[in-house]
Amino acid sequence: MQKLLTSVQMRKADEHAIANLPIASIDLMEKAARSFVQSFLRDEFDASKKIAVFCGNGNNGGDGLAIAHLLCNNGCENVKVYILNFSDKKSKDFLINLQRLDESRCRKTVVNSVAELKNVKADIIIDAILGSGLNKPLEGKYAELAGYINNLNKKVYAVDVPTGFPAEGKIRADYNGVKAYKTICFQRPKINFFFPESAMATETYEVVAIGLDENFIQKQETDFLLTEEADIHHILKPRKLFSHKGTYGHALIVSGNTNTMGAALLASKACLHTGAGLITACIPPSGLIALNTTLPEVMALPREEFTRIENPAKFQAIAIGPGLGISIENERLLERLILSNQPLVIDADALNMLAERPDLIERIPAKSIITPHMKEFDRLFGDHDSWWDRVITAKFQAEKLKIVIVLKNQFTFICLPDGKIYINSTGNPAMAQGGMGDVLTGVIVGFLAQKYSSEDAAILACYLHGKTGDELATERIVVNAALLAEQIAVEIKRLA
Ligand SMILES: NC(=O)C1=CN([C@@H]2O[C@H](COP(=O)(O)OP(=O)(O)OC[C@H]3O[C@@H](n4cnc5c(N)ncnc54)[C@H](OP(=O)(O)O)[C@@H]3O)[C@@H](O)[C@H]2O)[C@@H](O)CC1
Ligand SMILES: Nc1ncnc2c1ncn2[C@@H]1O[C@H](COP(=O)(O)OP(=O)(O)O)[C@@H](O)[C@H]1O
Repeated sequence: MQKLLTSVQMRKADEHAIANLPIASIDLMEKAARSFVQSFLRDEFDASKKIAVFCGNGNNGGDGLAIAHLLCNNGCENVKVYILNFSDKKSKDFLINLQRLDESRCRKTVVNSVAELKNVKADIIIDAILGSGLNKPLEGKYAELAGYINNLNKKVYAVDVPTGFPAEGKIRADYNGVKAYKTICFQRPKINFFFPESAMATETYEVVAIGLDENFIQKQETDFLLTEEADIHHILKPRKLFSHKGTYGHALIVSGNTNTMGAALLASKACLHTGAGLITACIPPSGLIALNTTLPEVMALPREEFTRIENPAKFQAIAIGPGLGISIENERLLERLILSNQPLVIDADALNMLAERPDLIERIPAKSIITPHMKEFDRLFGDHDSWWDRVITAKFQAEKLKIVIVLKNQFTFICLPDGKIYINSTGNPAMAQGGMGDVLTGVIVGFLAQKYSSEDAAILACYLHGKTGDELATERIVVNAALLAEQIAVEIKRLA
């Protein structure tokens, strides 16, 4: 798992590298510039394109100067550097690189105001104005410049972070910084790249290594962690010789209604392909034929029967919610399950019913997993006007209620009872179709039945769900939920 650091912590990692590795500050900047240029030239190999490099006065600007120098030396014929004389405070390495640039044949001009920028002719812009040193919102000349660059409507590559974009913390809805096509950032992605608002600042990003000490970075205290394939490989347990269906647990999925039986089928199918030993779908009688014809391995339990006689404790894992529908009976059933004090997976309509019952939210059994998307989350815990605030609330509630909160999105945030936030980086827009969340619930309950901890079940399920979607999306524009559910077993096999 990769630790994601704040700007202050990243600066410490820079300082640590300078103090402990045989590398001087200016050489670290040169290394960062080289890594940037390597990645940039992979995308933009036409040496005749006009490139305008905008440089501020701090280390981000210093990077920009070194980048311009390297581009000139690498055969780019039309590089022009705009040095923004907006601050008297120039960093030491900025000044060293300015001198190096002065001694080169790179074309440059010093700009004191945006009004002086009349004739910028560029196919590509490199934004090295402000980086992770941003410490207040953009205003005055900087805001004007960002607006000017955006209005040029050119392809913008940002160095480390787009000017005006906070690397962590709340992103303003009225973002007024540079809008980049791509950000090439150093050593680690910025925490805020995983928040949906970052789409206002950069269409995509790439992380390039600059030789910082990985051991040092991984030792830092942080709440934000990025799940990696190696973690999944480490957590997954292979199926054992002499094992039988009892070894892999019995999952119960309380789901489906007259018009939403599909949700029950999708969740059950996903659970089946995740490897639970036995699966029972607790469904309305109207869904019986559909279940028996499409998923013969899954047992059916009519809903009223469960309400009357079944003992929840006989199941190793229980999920409630997909396509359930909202009714007094279903609310009673939810209440009964919650009061049984067995950990649950709570999704969809079960979350919507919970939103109306704050008394029950407080009693969600410890180690349960709730899987809200943004709207379900806000119904449960109040409206939020930014994703940063939403994730901070999720972290708080996960700690308070001692549950796992899977806050779903392009990048899903998995908030654990110990306050850690695992960011899931798999998944893609081909998965944006109804039923995908039902599949995720099925996968989670499938892992819980197999006795994975709630934390591991949530981390595994989100990663594999997204990864399966990524594999399937290489060949199709959209990945439907039923196909993904079936393919989960293949991805688990690949990573176990
Ligand atoms: N060895 C290293 O450290 C390496 C660093 N690297 C590079 O350094 C970058 C960070 O550089 P940095 O810390 O110098 O800050 P940077 O972003 O250039 O800002 C400069 C100054 O601007 C100011 N300022 C802030 N907000 C403002 C605003 N809204 N409006 C106006 N002014 C504002 C603020 O000054 P202040 O306001 O405090 O006087 C700030 O100090 C990082 O992104 C990466 O590119 C790489 O080379 C790898 C090695
Ligand atoms: N653009 C996307 N990138 C990655 N994952 C996505 C994307 N769109 C949807 N998903 C995933 O699909 C699931 C959708 O869940 P949800 O909204 O509850 O769907 P439904 O209610 O239709 O089953 C989530 O796990 C989410 O992470």
